[in-house]
Amino acid sequence: MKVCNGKEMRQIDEAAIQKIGIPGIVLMENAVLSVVKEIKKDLQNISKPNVVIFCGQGNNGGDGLGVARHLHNSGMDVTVIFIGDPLLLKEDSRTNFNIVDKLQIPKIILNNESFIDDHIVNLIEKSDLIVDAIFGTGLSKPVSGIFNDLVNLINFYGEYILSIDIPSGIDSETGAILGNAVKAHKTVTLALPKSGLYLYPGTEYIGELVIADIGIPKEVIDFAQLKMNVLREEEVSSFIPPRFPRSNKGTYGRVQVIAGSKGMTGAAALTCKGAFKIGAGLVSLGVPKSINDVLEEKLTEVITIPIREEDGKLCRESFDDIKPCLDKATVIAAGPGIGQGPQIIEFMERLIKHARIPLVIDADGINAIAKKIDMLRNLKVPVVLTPHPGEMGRLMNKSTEEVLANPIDTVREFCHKWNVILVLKDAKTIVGDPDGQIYINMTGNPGMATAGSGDVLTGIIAGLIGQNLNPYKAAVLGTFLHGKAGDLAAAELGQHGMLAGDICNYVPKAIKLYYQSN
Ligand SMILES: NC(=O)C1=CN([C@@H]2O[C@H](COP(=O)(O)OP(=O)(O)OC[C@H]3O[C@@H](n4cnc5c(N)ncnc54)[C@H](O)[C@@H]3O)[C@@H](O)[C@H]2O)[C@@H](O)CC1
Ligand SMILES: [K+]
Repeated sequence: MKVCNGKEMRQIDEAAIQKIGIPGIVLMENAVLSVVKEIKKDLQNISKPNVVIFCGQGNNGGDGLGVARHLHNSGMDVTVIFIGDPLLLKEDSRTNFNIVDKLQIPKIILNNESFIDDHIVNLIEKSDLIVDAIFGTGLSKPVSGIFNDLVNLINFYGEYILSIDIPSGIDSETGAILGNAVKAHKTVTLALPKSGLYLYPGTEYIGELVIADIGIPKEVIDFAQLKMNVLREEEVSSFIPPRFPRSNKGTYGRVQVIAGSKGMTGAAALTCKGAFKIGAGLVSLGVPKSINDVLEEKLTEVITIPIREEDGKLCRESFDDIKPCLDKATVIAAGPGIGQGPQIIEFMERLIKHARIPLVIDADGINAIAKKIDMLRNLKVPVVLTPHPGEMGRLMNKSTEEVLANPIDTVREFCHKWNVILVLKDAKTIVGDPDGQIYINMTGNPGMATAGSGDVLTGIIAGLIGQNLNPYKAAVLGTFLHGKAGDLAAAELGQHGMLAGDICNYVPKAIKLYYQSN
């Protein structure tokens, strides 16, 4: 499903109005009717509901004014609190304001100098519903002054709060809270969901999300070539690589894992299991030779390849030992638990330079790249990197806070500059490709914040590439299914005690949920 930011939404609205000729007031009325439908559904058991509608002076306020008319017509007790200067209303919003005026729907007009008296507080306290139509996608600076005071009152006294388009105060693109924001129980977003509705911290303010069709033609949306997406449940099956009746283990790829070091055998084991549990045909593991026996014990189905090492870790020469295996493999998953140091950097540099098949790189593999970023120059194969925000920061010389302030732009910048696919792992993982395509992942839960969880993801993505999925799709689907496996594990075990191994064990069920064989 396509997702947009405020600027893209404005361009789409403009195109529908200017190029197709749908009047703005028609779009606004469609938006109004969608909101009214939700409200009537939510208030159906209350005989004469009290509704207070807060309207700003932009078109979001215009939506609120239209809603006031319909709710008034249906017999509800409506009060409009308008904040701003009615003379500054744009045409469509002014039309709705004038109608409210002529119908004599009770209204209070406030501006930044106004005093919020007890009457207003009482109205909010007594209300069955508060409609938040203060700011939408046009929010352009931090919420302050009387707006800040009203948001505090709404959040404190509001029994049930419905936001139109986006809770006022949330940046529609990044999900940042600009000063203060309404904490809604329900958000009816118009036409297309805005990325800020899915990203932290904004996503915690939206309550239930309803996406309302406001009559913008599909052609107009397609023409915009939006690049942000969310993978919806019903879209997942089309991503899943098929199983063929006439096939053998070679059909589903050979994943070459390079992982582990002394004391870090678990990372190697989880990566291999992740690859197998998502459906890889063969998994082989290159490990420092001193830990080979341990991994042979841990992993029944995996072929282990002991390779040269230095103090229990990979070294420059390790690459010569693993090189013949790379020729037989379909995809490489490298990095989990390999440790750090100059020899690891040399190993990773040789691996990236000589690889002729896609690479999925995580953890210490990423740390090595961060120390010598030039190894990403002139890539000859698709590379998927799966950093968490700290590792992302190291790759870009940014702080973790800077990465998290605008994760989508961060991912886009890095993917474009280095021609890689990125999976920025966080509570809302972002997957991006060099073309600027973005997926915001919707699965997963805090139980997945546990050691080894990322190793499983590396194995899953590599396992999907092994099954012939293109690396970007593999990163998107792998991230989704990893989160789904985590959700299944949490449903059974609870979030506190679930381990990476549990996530791994639910991967087969996660993929089974969506696979439709022909
Ligand atoms: N055709 C369209 O463009 C449609 C737009 N729609 C609505 O229009 C909204 C966007 O309308 P606008 O672009 O007018 O923007 P908004 O309604 O979000 O608000 C912009 C107004 O608020 C002021 N403002 C911004 N931040 C402020 C702050 N922190 N403190 C005080 N004032 C601030 C601006 O100066 C401007 O007057 C959407 O979110 C949606 O609700 C819908 O009616 C559907 C159709
Ligand atoms: K709003």
